[in-house]
Amino acid sequence: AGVAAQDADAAKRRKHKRKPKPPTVRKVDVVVVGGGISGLTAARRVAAAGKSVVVLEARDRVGGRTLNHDVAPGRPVEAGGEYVGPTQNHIIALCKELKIGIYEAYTAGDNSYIADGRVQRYTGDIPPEVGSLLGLNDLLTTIDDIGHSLNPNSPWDAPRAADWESDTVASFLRSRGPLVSERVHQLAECLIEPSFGAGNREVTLLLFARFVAGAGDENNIGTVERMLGSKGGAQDSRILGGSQLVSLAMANQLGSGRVVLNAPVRRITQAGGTITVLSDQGSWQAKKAIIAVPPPLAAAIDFQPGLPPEHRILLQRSPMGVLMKCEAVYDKPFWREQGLSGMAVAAGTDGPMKAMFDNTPPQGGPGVLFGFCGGDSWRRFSGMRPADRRAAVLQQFATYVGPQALKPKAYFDKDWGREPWSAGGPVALPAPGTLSGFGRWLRQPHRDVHWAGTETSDYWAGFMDGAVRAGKRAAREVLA
Ligand SMILES: Cc1cc2nc3c(=O)[nH]c(=O)nc-3n(C[C@H](O)[C@H](O)[C@H](O)COP(=O)(O)OP(=O)(O)OC[C@H]3O[C@@H](n4cnc5c(N)ncnc54)[C@H](O)[C@@H]3O)c2cc1C
Repeated sequence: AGVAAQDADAAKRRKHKRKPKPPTVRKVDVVVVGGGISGLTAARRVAAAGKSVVVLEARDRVGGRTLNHDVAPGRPVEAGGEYVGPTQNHIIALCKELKIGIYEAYTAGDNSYIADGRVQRYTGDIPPEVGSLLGLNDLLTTIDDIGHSLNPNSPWDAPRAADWESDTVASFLRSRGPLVSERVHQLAECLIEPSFGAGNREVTLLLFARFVAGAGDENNIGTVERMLGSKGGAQDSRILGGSQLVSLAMANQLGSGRVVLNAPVRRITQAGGTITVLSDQGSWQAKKAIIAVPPPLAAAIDFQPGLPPEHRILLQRSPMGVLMKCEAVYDKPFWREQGLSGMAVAAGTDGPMKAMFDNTPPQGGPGVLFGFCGGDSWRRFSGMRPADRRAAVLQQFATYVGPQALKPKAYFDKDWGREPWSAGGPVALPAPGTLSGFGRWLRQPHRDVHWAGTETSDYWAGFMDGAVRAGKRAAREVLA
């Protein structure tokens, strides 16, 4: 009998132990998926309208494709998105609202152009490659012309959209025949790799022209110069305290109860006017949801009912570029004393980087150089032993600022191609036929699920400004 009593006790204890917690389904008006600039902008707008909102963020931090890291105590620089410029009115206004300053990026002094082992100094945005300027100019004016003919809100509706999307930068250059030397291909790569995280053969003319059409605002037509330029262009200025501060400040205003970290969203079910969002931190029920994540990560969410096939195909055929930011820290920006801006372009190089910049914090030190390693360069250098990659990066810095570059105080690289919750960077690259065929689904709500994220913006898609614009639009949609 004693044994039986013990068994009964043990069974009771087990039952007590196993008793599942009652499922805590929390209820809000709006769930936002993704705590980058776009999702947090949307959540802030929804909260300001008096609605309850929660942001579910997969990582243990907010900011997504923006990330600060300190190069000295209290001196952060950016390992992801960084620059802002004229006509990016929405990110600039947001910074103002959050009392975050903006300052001009350092451009004083000469830029460097590196080709065939020779370094030449130059000023302005165009490297001194006289023999290739005609060919490069032909590409850029063609893209400008196409961009001007597009409606930034619906580039897929242009009558020739499908044609422009069956051509890539590489096939366009090849089609121009003898006008275009190998050097023109290489110079184009210097623009394309850092901007898209991809090679000339991966970027369609329509995508490039969509970016150009969006490099403006409702009052200023987009131009290739503004999209690619430093002074007066997209790389004109930087954000005081580093760009991640924008997301950190928004999350701080929302408060920890409204921003849940380590909460990757796995499934979104819609039934009877209620949305149930399942994350690794439990479930939420809402009337509306806003998805503010990169397209390949949106495609990985299990939507019940499923997305319309057109929308699913659009997301599945929009993989991210691959881009790494490689950065060396020195006591001071010693290249400035040599009259160098720190900006350099390397054509046809074996090195990891095609474009390099001064990333020194606004206090003037420590000195920081960084370079972009994207596309084909990324494929060569990303999987390499870190010590070998570091040596290759420093060697390349040394070619234009001198051997002092070989001995940094610190070295970092941030590989966005290996970030599971970005799936690459800086932006998604719709494959040929995708934007023209399925682009009109980009912002199409799936019942009560709405779409944000920089890729869904009309102006400055792919940039922080586009992320803010898209967040505001999605908030307007759910509040309407
Ligand atoms: C190296 C690099 C350089 C760049 N340079 C510039 C620049 O100079 N200027 C500029 O304007 N832009 C730049 N960009 C682009 C800019 O950073 C992005 O356009 C912008 O930050 C995108 O914001 P977002 O909110 O749309 O998306 P993201 O920042 O990608 O935010 C999406 C969020 O969703 C989260 N998430 C993903 N899946 C899930 C899920 N299933 N559940 C929950 N959460 C999820 C992610 O963790 C992430 O936090 C750069 C980007 C990179 C990578």
